[in-house]
Amino acid sequence: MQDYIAMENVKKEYKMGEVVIPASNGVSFSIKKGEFVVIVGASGAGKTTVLNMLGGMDSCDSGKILVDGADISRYNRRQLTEYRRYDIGFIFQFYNLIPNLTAKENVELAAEISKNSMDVEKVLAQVGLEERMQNFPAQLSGGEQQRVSIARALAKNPKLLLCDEPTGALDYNTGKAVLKLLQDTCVLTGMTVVVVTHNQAIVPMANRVIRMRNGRADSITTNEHPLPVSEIEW
Ligand SMILES: Nc1ncnc2c1ncn2[C@@H]1O[C@H](COP(=O)(O)OP(=O)(O)OP(=O)(O)O)[C@@H](O)[C@H]1O
Repeated sequence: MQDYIAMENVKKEYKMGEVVIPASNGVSFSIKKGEFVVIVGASGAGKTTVLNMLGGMDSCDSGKILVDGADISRYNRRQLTEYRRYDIGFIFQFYNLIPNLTAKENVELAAEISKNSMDVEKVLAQVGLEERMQNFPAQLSGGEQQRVSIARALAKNPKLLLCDEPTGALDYNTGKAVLKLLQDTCVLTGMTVVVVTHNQAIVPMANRVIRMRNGRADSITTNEHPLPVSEIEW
């Protein structure tokens, strides 16, 4: 199968006054369509920087970022806006829901800006929230709020689901349930899912594991037989 995503020698520096931080120091890796990918590494290794560049939320200084045949590192602002809007679903550690909109309205907002959106109520049911659609975020548990944010991302029917520490704010069992939902989505819909985490334990659930160290993809391995998250303990 052809590569769906490829980063080729991608560099990105942040300048803080006199200090230069090489957040990406020549990152190269590739991902195939429909893979469940885990990007793992210590704090400061450059995981979020890679995810933000893949999602068109941050630019690189040099190198290529190929997604489905296009080099998004060459995109202008308008092209990047369209790319983020139509092609990317993003899931954050702290959900980033709009507090004065209900669960359903949060998801509708995303569906409205997409060209190819999915039925909002169906997606909310798919994540197990059919009974909670009319609740505001403050009336939902952390795990339920993360489910709303997953529904919001899925409703856009994106090419790529990017998740930055999606279980970082959740307890063990709720975190596992959210990971199961992400893995099931990948397996059942064929969507490419990339999860950034510092949790080494979830590595066996991935098709592909990218280990980041000092701003580089230090090792890239594939799992022939990824485990269901229910079989992983940590
Ligand atoms: N906007 C920014 N301005 C300045 N420095 C930044 C910025 N974003 C990231 N950095 C720096 O770049 C390096 C890589 O950060 P990044 O957030 O990508 O790491 P990470 O592996 O995701 O870490 P964590 O697991 O702690 O989130 C760090 O040294 C960080 O301080």
